[in-house]
Amino acid sequence: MSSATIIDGKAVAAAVRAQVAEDVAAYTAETGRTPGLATILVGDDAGSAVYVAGKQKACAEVGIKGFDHRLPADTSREELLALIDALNADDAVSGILCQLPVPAPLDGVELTNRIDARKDVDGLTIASTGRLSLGMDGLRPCTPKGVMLLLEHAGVAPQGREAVIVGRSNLFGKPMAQLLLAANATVTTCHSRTADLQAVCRRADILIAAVGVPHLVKGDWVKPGATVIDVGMNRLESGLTGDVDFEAAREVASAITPVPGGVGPMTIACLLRNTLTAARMVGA
Ligand SMILES: Nc1nc(=O)c2c([nH]1)NC[C@@H]1CN(c3ccc(C(=O)N[C@@H](CCC(=O)O)C(=O)O)cc3)C=[N+]21
Repeated sequence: MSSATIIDGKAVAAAVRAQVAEDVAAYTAETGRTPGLATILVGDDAGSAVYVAGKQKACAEVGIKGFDHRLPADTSREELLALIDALNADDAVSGILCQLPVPAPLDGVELTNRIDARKDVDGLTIASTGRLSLGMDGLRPCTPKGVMLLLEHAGVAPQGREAVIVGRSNLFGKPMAQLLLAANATVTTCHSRTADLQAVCRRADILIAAVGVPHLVKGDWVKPGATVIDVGMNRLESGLTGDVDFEAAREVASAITPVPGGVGPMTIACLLRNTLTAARMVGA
């Protein structure tokens, strides 16, 4: 039985982080400034707290100053908008990230859009989204960008390939489709109302799952020889698991990402890269 190459996101991310650390040191030596990343976490969701802690730790390791803002779940909209305004005006802050989702009745889209576009290290503001859609340069969302880097590392060129994305979120599915389209793939975005999801997935040369349903993608949903990218982060009692039935899919695919150790670490590496890019744009 054949078995796919496992794409080692942890190793690729470590290489990206090492390069960012070098570039941050050069930037600091040249300008006398230290890039800074402000994270905003509202509420006490355990999963979100783990992600934000991971982002702050990664900043420290590459010489980026972290500003860790944690607020109670009942923080008002006005208070959060005022915090974002203050961070927008703060010269020590190069990048700002509002961890999503935010608790109801807060509006994550509204809060994200208060972030100065030059400091939008998540690439999720209307301006960044529009720039991506129009083919202009700009800050790109970290997880889709991380997937593009993994494909490149695995030697998978999207041009002319059938790419299928399962999931249409603003955070991932939509920007992923835009990046693959810009790289000349033929892109299909699937979702909960897609008729015959399995048949569409089986067309994919590049199959990307990002819906948050554990093991949704079965082995027989995978076209033989396809590249399978698992963006799922499902916390089960048995541990962290993706949206792909990994053991079955690896027998059919030619390359596949694991969870954990696949896309997740790339998200953080790209966030660090974006923070340095933002620092150059805002001069902070
Ligand atoms: N404004 C915003 N920006 C985000 O980038 C954002 C967000 N909101 N909300 C939630 C998602 C999720 N996300 C992850 C980042 C790293 C890992 C990661 O490092 N995962 C490790 C495992 C970590 C663990 O053990 O829990 C891995 O896959 O190997 C996972 C998920 C960023 N997100």
